[in-house]
Amino acid sequence: MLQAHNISITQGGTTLWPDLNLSIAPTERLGIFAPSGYGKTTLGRVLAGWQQPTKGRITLDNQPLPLKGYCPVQLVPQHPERTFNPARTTGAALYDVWQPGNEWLEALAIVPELLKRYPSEVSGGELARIALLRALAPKTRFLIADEITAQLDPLMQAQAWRFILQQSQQRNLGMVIISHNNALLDQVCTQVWQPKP
Ligand SMILES: Nc1ncnc2c1ncn2[C@@H]1O[C@H](COP(=O)(O)OP(=O)(O)OP(=O)(O)O)[C@@H](O)[C@H]1O
Repeated sequence: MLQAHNISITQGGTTLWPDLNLSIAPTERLGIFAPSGYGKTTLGRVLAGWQQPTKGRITLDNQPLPLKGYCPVQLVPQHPERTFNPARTTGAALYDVWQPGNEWLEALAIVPELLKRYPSEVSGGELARIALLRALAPKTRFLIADEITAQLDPLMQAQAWRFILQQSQQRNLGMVIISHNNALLDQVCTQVWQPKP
């Protein structure tokens, strides 16, 4: 179970998510739909341990997230280009984490050639799929997906989500899915949270 215990995040002079409590089971996919600037990306970062909450704590099975080694809560960020080392190939960045076989590459339409290139030499959608594949390492137990398919064309979006849902269901991969696409959230989530107007 991934949990936020009474967290608040103060940044930019505002308190985001005041006193938020959240519990996500491995069988759940929680959608988050809120206006721009509400704090969705920040919440995703906090849930994955990329940023500390100002108050409260995040736990995985009642333990703090590990400070060292692989974190079983993985964030696929809205802008993966900011998180890849520009001096290393996309393949090096992927294989540092795990060694997916060809069937994984095919499922996300990643041509092996792309893995020999640097992040600046692949398209935004290609890099988004490589970032997703990297985060789907077998040790990942919760996936925080921040607008991960916004850069894909509709057919590729559908293919990627079919694959992600299959993964989520087969291996009990709990998810938090952040999106401005209400229809998508209704299709892929087990529940959707949105602030009251
Ligand atoms: N590093 C930062 N320092 C100060 N304020 C920040 C920082 N990053 C984000 N903010 C502010 O925090 C608030 C929440 O930002 P966040 O990116 O989490 O919102 P969001 O709901 O994901 O927005 P969008 O839908 O536009 O991506 C915004 O008001 C933003 O300006």
